[in-house]
Amino acid sequence: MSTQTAPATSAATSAAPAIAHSASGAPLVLNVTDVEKNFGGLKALNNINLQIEEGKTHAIIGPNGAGKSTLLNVCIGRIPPDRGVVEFDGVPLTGMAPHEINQIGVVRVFQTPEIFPDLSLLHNVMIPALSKREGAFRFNPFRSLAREHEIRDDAEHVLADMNLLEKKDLEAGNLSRGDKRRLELAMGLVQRPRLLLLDEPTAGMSRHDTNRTIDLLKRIKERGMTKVIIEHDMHVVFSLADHITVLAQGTIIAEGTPDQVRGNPKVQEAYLGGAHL
Ligand SMILES: Nc1ncnc2c1ncn2[C@@H]1O[C@H](COP(=O)(O)OP(=O)(O)OP(=O)(O)O)[C@@H](O)[C@H]1O
Repeated sequence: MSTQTAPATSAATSAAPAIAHSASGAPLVLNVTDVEKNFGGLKALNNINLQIEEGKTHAIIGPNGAGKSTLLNVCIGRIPPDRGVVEFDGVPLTGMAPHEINQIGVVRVFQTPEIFPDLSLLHNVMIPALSKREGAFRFNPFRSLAREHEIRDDAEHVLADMNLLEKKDLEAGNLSRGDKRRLELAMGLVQRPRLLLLDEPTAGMSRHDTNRTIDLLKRIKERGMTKVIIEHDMHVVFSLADHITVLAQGTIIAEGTPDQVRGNPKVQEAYLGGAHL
């Protein structure tokens, strides 16, 4: 996917960040250019170029140790790249702290749910909603009751979306693994992210739970939210992805639509040792 930068059209827009566009003209929410990351002598990421188009679901796949998590961590500011640039909506993320990157609209949902086990589901979802509204990660004890009602309504709405509303008063620590993952997804969605990064959203789930989660993610997709998914389960990848990037040993070996990637012999070889996807 080649890119071009949109020209500024007036004095008013010239101050705004120049958002790059894909060859097809779609705005790029995330534009990763020439990223490299070494751990000692190991090249975990080498010459990575990645463009995530607005509204698309983009899957990053690859065998264990390919560099998928490292790439995601570079995108959310947890790992600084040794070289290259990551731009979000035209803004370089270099030097920004993870919470600042979160605050401008990049939300990551982790493989191991990061929830508050002693709090109810409702309070778990209200906390990130509050953090977002207050513009910082702290509670304001003097906020108005009206705002609290609004945030509670928002949280309940998202819990309903995740089929968790009837459990809203339960302690989160008592949930099944699948429900914990969906709770964490709700905690991400309530922040209304511009870009949602999902790290193996169905890992460890039963087939039934996986299919429920696929349906929920499809519903989010219909609303046009841009998503990046790291996933090992090909059923999930091919059910959700518009575009797939394949990493192996820190480099991109293939990318394209699911059909293009599925039929790519390099992918068959590197990803599954010659097995068919
Ligand atoms: N903090 C670190 N220090 C040293 N090496 C690391 C570090 N993080 C990752 N690595 C190495 O970098 C390579 C890429 O790891 P990464 O976790 O990004 O792969 P992955 O594709 O996410 O793998 P998996 O699918 O198993 O989670 C691996 O060889 C890993 O051992």
